Amino acid sequence: MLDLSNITKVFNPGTVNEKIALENINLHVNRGDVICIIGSNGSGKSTLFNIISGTYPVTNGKIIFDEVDITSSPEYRRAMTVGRIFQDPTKGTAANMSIEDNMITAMTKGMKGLRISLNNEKRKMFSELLKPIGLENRLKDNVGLLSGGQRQALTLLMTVMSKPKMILLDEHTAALDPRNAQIVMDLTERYIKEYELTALTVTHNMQFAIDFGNRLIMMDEGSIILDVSGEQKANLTVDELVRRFKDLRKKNFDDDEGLLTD
Ligand SMILES: Nc1ncnc2c1ncn2[C@@H]1O[C@H](COP(=O)(O)OP(=O)(O)OP(=O)(O)O)[C@@H](O)[C@H]1O
Repeated sequence: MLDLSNITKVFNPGTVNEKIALENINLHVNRGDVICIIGSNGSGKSTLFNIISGTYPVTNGKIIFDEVDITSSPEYRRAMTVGRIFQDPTKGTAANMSIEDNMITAMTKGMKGLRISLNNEKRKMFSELLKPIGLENRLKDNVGLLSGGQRQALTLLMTVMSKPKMILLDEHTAALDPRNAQIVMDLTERYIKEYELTALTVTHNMQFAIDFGNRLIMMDEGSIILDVSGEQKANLTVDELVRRFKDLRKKNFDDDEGLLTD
């Protein structure tokens, strides 16, 4: 589904602030893969997402999505097939618009821009979709009135309504309290199954990375240093992951500095 070949991203090239954020990344994502990405701060996880979603151009390399070369395709076009959810629950929804207006916008995006109007039939459908979030009776409320957890759950729902083929989850539960984080995570799992999504999720929680999805990728200093799936992943433990991180990472540190854990 997605092929990244020899991807390098250099910020501020040729200056004293030059930073190689991604170095020769090769990654093949299969349709239906649910991948957890872990790695220390600054290892390139968000940059990888920014490259896939087209927020930043690559310095070198090629991006193929469903056999189409999208290396130069702009972010707005990629947003038709790649949905992204950020840590900040206020991103992804419009605070001063009602829930139903936000939802019709997401639906329009899913119908590839075809104009559709809000009517009672749509409201009924939205109500049904909002039931798992407990917002079925609040269609006319402005999104700004919602709690962080409710808003992130709505963002998730709107993202899947826009019918992406792939979703990028950038620590999307990290800003929520544990209860809401769990609710949003359960919803995430449900939608991934229901809408047969391919998903990449960045997390700092190693146990979660072991338990969630079918594949785990570890990054360090702009490189992928571990890529495990199936039984290999299922048999991992947090201790084993820390050990492998220490063995595989480019620089040696005296302690693990809480680099992977929350
Ligand atoms: N727009 C930018 N301009 C310059 N440097 C950048 C930019 N974005 C990221 N970087 C640098 O690239 C490197 C990788 O950053 P990135 O945000 O991808 O790391 P990360 O793994 O997502 O980190 P974290 O876990 O802290 O969010 C870092 O050294 C960062 O400072």
